[in-house]
Amino acid sequence: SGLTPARPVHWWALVCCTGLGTVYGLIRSGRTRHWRDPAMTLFQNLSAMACVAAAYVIAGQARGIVLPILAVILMFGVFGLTPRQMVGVLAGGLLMFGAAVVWVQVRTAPGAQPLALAAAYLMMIAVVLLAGTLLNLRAYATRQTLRKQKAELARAVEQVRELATRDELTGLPNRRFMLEMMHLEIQRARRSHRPLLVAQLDLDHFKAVNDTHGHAAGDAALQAFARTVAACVRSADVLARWGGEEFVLLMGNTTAAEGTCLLTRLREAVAAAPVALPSQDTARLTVSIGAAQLRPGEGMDAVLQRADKALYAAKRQGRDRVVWAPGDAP
Ligand SMILES: Nc1nc2c(ncn2[C@@H]2O[C@H](COP(=O)(O)OP(=O)(O)OP(=O)(O)O)[C@@H](O)[C@H]2O)c(=O)[nH]1
Repeated sequence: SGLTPARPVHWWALVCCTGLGTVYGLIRSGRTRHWRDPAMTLFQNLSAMACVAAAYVIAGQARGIVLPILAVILMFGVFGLTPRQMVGVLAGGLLMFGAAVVWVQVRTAPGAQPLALAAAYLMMIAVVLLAGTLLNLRAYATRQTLRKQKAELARAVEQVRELATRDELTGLPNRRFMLEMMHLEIQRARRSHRPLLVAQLDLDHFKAVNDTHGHAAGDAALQAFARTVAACVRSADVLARWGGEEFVLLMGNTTAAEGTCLLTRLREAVAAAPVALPSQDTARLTVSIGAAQLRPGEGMDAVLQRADKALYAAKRQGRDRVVWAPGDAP
């Protein structure tokens, strides 16, 4: 529009567009994905500010219009830069614009731009840069708080998940977790046509441990029992506390013959290991076990019920033994 010579403006526009295009291409192509700041925020801020300072120099009488663009550039930095980087941008901006203002003042004909106007431009630039830095400090503090809250929330969710699926006393999976696992394992066993065994384990005369040694000793005995059994089973088996002194063991891809070996070993290990109680006393534990093998087309409740009936048969027959559900024994 004749406010300033066209040639420098065309060069300026070419340099700016090439720079912008290059940065855009780098980011969109994913090349910057593994950089510390994939958006190249600091570089973009400083180079854009250099372009605006250059615009101030070449814009002639229209140099006043560059100031709002400076504010827009700073907006990007406010939300993306660390306070240290922002202070760098502030210092860089003051230097670049200071040099641009002095340059224009020295190069223009005396009286073409009053000194007061140049000082007013410089002051406005300093105000915009300072306001941007203050905003950045505030946004950074908010970002830090949000990051902290997010980490706390993730920890709380993990804790809730742990509480919902673990038995607090023994550290074993709880009944809810076991029901989910059984559901999945039954589906897997059906698909793969592999045997699946379910065993119910119940400590014998556990009430007597509580009555003789106290509830705390009973708790310690339950923990010791859980450790002994967990040490006997394979890593693929799932042992859960079903409730009270009752536990459930799920053995995938296991035949009844293999199950008998494992359960007998487990029963013997419990009977052989005296439990050290907090009172320095020891208690001897035995366990009764009812076992069942999943039948074709059988559901979770049905196989659990058959294992439970076998457990009661084991209790009736004198405890400290493994009893299979009718027709399942190897
Ligand atoms: N210390 C402790 N005791 C528990 C816990 N849960 C259940 N019990 C106790 O376990 C005992 C279970 O008693 P019963 O159901 O009569 O069974 P039992 O004495 O083991 O007898 P049988 O199962 O017939 O051999 C009760 O005394 C409960 O109080 C627990 O978390 N801690």
